[in-house]
Order: sequence, then structure tokens, then C-alpha cells
Amino acid sequence: MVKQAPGVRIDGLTVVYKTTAGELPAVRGVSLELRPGTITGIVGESGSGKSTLALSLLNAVQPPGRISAGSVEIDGLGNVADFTGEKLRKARGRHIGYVFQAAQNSLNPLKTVGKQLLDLGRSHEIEDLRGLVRDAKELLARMGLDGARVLDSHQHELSGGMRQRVGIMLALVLNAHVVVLDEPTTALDMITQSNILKIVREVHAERGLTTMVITHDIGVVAEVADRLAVMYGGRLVEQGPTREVLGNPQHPYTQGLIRAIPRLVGDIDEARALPGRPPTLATVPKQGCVFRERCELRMDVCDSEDPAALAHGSRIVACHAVTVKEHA
Ligand SMILES: Nc1ncnc2c1ncn2[C@@H]1O[C@H](COP(=O)(O)OP(=O)(O)OP(=O)(O)O)[C@@H](O)[C@H]1O
Repeated sequence: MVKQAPGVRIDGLTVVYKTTAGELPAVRGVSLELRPGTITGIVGESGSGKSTLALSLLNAVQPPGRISAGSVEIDGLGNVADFTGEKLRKARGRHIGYVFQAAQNSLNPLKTVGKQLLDLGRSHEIEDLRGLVRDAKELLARMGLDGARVLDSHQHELSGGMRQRVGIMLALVLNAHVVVLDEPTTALDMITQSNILKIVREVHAERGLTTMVITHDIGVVAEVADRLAVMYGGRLVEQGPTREVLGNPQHPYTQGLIRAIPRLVGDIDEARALPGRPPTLATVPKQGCVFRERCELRMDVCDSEDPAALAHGSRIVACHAVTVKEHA
């Protein structure tokens, strides 16, 4: 049995996608620890590699993608990056619960939610299916839905926001202790979103989970995450306790992301969009810092050397300028 709140250690993870220009990394050399019992938020603009990182936690990157280096060690389970076949299928759902970005559309249109719940339970050899249904109804009720009615419904009878909550229920109902939520609340209005995040936090604490929440919306992680990791161009550029990262961002990209959010800076007039666009797989620099094209602090070394992720107090930051400032 997996013990409560396992730790997860992602080490040197690189995930590549095969393109016409060869295999290009969407995630490169990422090392990140999900501490037992914490919620870690992963933020970054579209294309920064967040979903690819989430899929790697379940070893679910599909061709033309593959994990080309690194490991994902989960306490009590082992290195998921090495799992295949039945071992992998069993780990997913039972030990690692997940909602993927497309959760709103991932239900089977031909079966009721209840039937899919039972299929899920049977495929994971759950003996107490009544208990499973009870737990599902309770989770749905907590998220403001009529559980019995939702379980009797087909996908087309549910709104986007309802489907999203069904996705969260399915991620939690098997009692997995590692949970990965990729954009769990994008289809919800602000108030529902806030309520759902509160429930995610409560369930997380009650059940002793280790949770990863992926979002492009810093407001979402500010509400829910204990720790924050910021991705850009497939690299992790900054990580640390959420309050510290948001209150005193070190990496120029994190600073730019935070400046761009009216809700956090308080006044919409002060919010400034980060100039330029994030790189794609084809345009991400092959050497030097991935962020340098948009960086106010760019130095010569940034063109040639990829900055190492270094500890700065409670923070890990990959930026030459931050390292130079620290040693000045
Ligand atoms: N199947 C695929 N084949 C080729 N490239 C892919 C594939 N899936 C993702 N990519 C590329 O990998 C990079 C990272 O994508 P990923 O979806 O992980 O980023 P993301 O930060 O989650 O973005 P979003 O928030 O838009 O989902 C992007 O440049 C994307 O175009």
C-alpha cells in the first residue's frame, strides 16, 4: 500500500516531441519535488510545457512524444517513467488521480457518468462499488451538484462546468494519494471556481494528498497552492513557497507574469502585459537562456550559457542576472 501523502521527485526530466525538424524538447531538464501533503502549482504561458510535465507524472505522454531522460519517483510506487503495461494502468487512477485539460470532453458520450464510474471502479478491482458510488455522490454534492442526477446523466446533459466537476470527482474518487489537476477550473465562473478550489484544498487536507495543479492563471494558484513552480520554454525558471514567489518574484519572467495580472497588482491600470510572445518548440533557443529574448536583464552570458537552477534562500531560480546580483 502507498502510505499517506507520498513525496514525488521529478529529476532531470526531458520530454521530446518528434517534429519535421527532428525531436524537440517540450520539457527540458526539469527537477522538481512535490513535498508530501503539499499542493504545488505549475504556472506559465501557453506552450511552456505544463501539460507535458503533468502527463509525465502518469507516464502518459503519447507519441509523437516520449520521455527521453530523467525520472519521476513516487514514494511507495517507484519510478513511474519506467512503468509499462498493466503496472502503469493500475498506477493511473488508483495511485495517481488526474484531471486532464480536456476533461470537459473526456467523458464517454454513450454512457452515463454512473456507468463510467462503475467501469472505473471495476477496472481497478474496487470491491465496494456501493461505497464508490456513495463517495462519488458526496464529492459531487460538496461541489454543489445533485450527485444522483449527475450519475444518471450523459455528457451532453451536463454543462462545461458540471463536466469539469465530474472530472475532479473522478480524479479523487479512487482515493489516489497523488493527484494531478491540469487546468481544473477553466470552464467555471469566478465564484464557482473559488468554491471548487476550496473543496480541492479541503479534500487534499482530509485525505493526505500530494497534489499538482497546473494553470496559466496565477490567481488560481495563489488561492490553492503551497508552493509554486514557474515554467518557460520547457524549463523551470523559478520555484518556492507561493507567498514568497508571488510577493517577491526573483526571475524576470515571474516578475513579468505577476505584473501582467490586474487582480494581483490591484489596479487594472498598473497591469502590464509581458511584451513579446513565448517560444514554440521550433523557436525555443537551443543554447543559452530560453527567456533572454524577452528579458530586461539580458547579459552576454545569457546568449551562450543556459542558467543552472540554483538555490537562493527558500527559492530555486535559473537566471544569470539573479546569480550575479546575489554575489555582487
Ligand atoms: N503531440 C504533440 N506534438 C508536437 N508538439 C507538441 C505536442 N503536444 C505538445 N506539443 C508542443 O509542446 C510544447 C509544450 O506544450 P504543452 O501543451 O505541454 O504546454 P502547456 O504549457 O501545457 O500549454 P497549454 O496551456 O496551451 O496547454 C508546445 O510548444 C506544444 O506545441
